[in-house]
Amino acid sequence: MDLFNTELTANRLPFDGEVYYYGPIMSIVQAQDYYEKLLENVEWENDKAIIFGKLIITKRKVAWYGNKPFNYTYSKTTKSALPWNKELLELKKLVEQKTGGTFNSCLLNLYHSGEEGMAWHSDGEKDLKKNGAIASLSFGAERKFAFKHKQTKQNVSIQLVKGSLLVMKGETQIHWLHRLPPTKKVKTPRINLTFRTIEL
Ligand SMILES: O=C(O)CCC(=O)C(=O)O
Ligand SMILES: [Fe+2]
Repeated sequence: MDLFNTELTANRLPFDGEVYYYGPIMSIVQAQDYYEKLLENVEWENDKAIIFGKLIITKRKVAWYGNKPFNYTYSKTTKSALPWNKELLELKKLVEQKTGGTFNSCLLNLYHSGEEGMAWHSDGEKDLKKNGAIASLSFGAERKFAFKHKQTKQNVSIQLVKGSLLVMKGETQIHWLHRLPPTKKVKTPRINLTFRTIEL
């Protein structure tokens, strides 16, 4: 466990959950290098979701990797996890060092520009470990990430810089929604990796 880092990182949520923003956990040069390698070496696909009974193909691209070919059901569509590649294994180890936790899978998102985002949701899928930590690494364009409390509607937002780590844990997914708001200001791509624990 990286006590030094953890102790200097305050919980960003006022109640009902825990969100820790570590800031960059690697150099800008390393973050740029990972960004390029992930763009190239990840098997990106357009995401399919069934919303109000209609099949929607999103502009945002996604990928799903894991220790085993876990099936992951997300917006009523199912994907089977691919085996880790070199960069993803390195990043998984780095995130495990920083957080003191372990993860067995990763959902990746590629947003081509600020016009692509992700709507309000929480990551409470049934195969995800209950109240397990979700560790989110960001590369490429800096974007705002927002939380909204399900009852009080209170908002918290965090600017996610390249090479940065954000961890959501405890009851965060029960009480808070999160989203990546679209923005006209950002013209370049962002890659996000969310490391998770699947329990079958
Ligand atoms: O792109 C992000 O920062 C968050 C993505 C997210 O919330 C998710 O994949 O569940
Ligand atoms: Fe999420």
